[in-house]
Amino acid sequence: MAYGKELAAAIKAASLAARLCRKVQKALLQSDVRSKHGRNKSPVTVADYGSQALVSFVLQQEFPGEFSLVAEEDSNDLRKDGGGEIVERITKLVNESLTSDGSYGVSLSSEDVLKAIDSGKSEGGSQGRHWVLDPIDGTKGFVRGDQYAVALALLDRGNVVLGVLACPNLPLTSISVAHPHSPNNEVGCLFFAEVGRGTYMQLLDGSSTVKVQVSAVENPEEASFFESYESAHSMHDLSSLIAQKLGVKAAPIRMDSQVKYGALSRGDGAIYLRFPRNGYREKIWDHAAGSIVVTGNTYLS
Ligand SMILES: Nc1ncnc2c1ncn2[C@@H]1O[C@H](COP(=O)(O)OS(=O)(=O)O)[C@@H](OP(=O)(O)O)[C@H]1O
Ligand SMILES: [Mg+2]
Repeated sequence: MAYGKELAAAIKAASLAARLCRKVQKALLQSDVRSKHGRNKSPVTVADYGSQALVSFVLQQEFPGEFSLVAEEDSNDLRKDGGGEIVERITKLVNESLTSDGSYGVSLSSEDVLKAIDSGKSEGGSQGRHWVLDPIDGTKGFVRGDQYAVALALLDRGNVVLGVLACPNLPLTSISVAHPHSPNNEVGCLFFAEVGRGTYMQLLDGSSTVKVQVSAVENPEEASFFESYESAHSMHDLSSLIAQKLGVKAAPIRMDSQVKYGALSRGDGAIYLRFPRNGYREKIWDHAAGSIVVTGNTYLS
């Protein structure tokens, strides 16, 4: 089955969300508010909610009546006393993004935005179709000014059938151990994959689409590997040991979030090693988009 309409909608939704996140991250880096704590006041929170509201709104516009979205946020905290100011900021950002796109010709009220956020409360399941969204994957990277992704996927009867990863800070050209954050390199990529149809990368503005391929390197001595930037998220000591046993010579490329899957899908490195520490809980659906972006070339329907 082809999912062309769904893919186009997902690309549009994730691109708009990425645009909003970019704006918030830029403002965040210029201000002195970097804390992830005190969630209600945090700029990260504004971007998280804004990204979810936009994706939810766009998907509902494109697929009225047949909509199920599993996503991280709900409006409970926003509806509490004192939440008004942040809701206004989110609403303004959402409307600015929609206006810049121009396709819907609407201005959302705060209540519309809260309702859009709450449309992400679906529990999913093995029947029917369900969108899954991580509105900002890699919030620590986002706060640091580094990598993060908007990760959106569609599940059909329990199978991941398409995925979109918007990576606003990923350089367009291959990153390497030597230049993981090359300052002169233009950044902002979007990866998309549909089951059985391969993986593609384009600029965040939708131009310059190219098909990408995972690395063809088979000899670990010539391979490089990705791992989390945060040692609290994945055991660097263990990956270093395994890389050594495999014969990998290159130093690890450390990056936040599912951006690693995008970089893997275009062959920037050949291996992704991830060993969460005890007690670190990861939800399987969270990386649906990343997984199909990497397997898109080989996965058959
Ligand atoms: N199911 C699953 N499988 C593999 N990896 C997963 C999964 N769920 C979350 N993640 C990764 O966990 C990291 C946590 O990102 P978050 O944004 O949720 O939290 S954080 O604020 O950055 O700590 C972030 O990656 P790292 O930045 O590499 O640690 C996510 O990409
Ligand atoms: Mg997350």
